[in-house]
Amino acid sequence: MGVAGCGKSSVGAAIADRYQGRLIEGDAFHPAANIAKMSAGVPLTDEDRHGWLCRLSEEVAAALAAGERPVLTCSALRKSYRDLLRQGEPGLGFVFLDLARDLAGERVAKRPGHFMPASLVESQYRTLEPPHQEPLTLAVDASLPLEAIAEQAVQWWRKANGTNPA
Ligand SMILES: Nc1ncnc2c1ncn2[C@@H]1O[C@H](COP(=O)(O)OP(=O)(O)OP(=O)(O)O)[C@@H](O)[C@H]1O
Ligand SMILES: O=C(O)[C@H](O)[C@@H](O)[C@H](O)[C@H](O)CO
Repeated sequence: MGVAGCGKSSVGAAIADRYQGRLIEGDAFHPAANIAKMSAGVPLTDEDRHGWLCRLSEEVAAALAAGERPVLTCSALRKSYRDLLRQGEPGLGFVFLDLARDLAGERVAKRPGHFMPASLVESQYRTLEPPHQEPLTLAVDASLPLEAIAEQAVQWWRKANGTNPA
């Protein structure tokens, strides 16, 4: 979880790779109206995100039911969004990719062919409620090298689950 440009897709893929997980790319489930809105530089509202979050919750549940290890990339910026996802799966853990605003802006501006304009980064930080004091949450410095972040996340998750490797 985290703002645009924090590395959700890159880190999610690296975690899924190390953890034999099934990557669920949250952005791929945004309805066309949400993509159109963001492309036009308009931030999403709670209402815009609601159906999308429900859909992601279903995807996680389906993966678990199929015996897979879901690794979801999802901005999950507000606590209420994370709580909605937790309702679907109480054992859900969150890796918060914590990145300074200027770096997120730089990454989004440099990323070719993506729908998210750099002008929306500011609104992502206005919406962001960092998940401090929430259960099963790891905050990571998202400016670290990709592999270091993935390694930290997988080690934390294995420990958090004790003997249960799932
Ligand atoms: N740890 C990192 N160090 C340096 N560059 C990174 C790191 N993580 C991601 N990047 C780069 O930053 C840019 C944004 O990364 P990415 O697309 O993974 O982030 P995201 O916006 O959170 O994901 P998405 O928007 O697809 O959900 C990409 O160009 C990526 O290569
Ligand atoms: O909740 C949101 O505002 C969105 O999910 C965004 O965070 C983007 O989809 C994503 O990060 C694109 O770069």
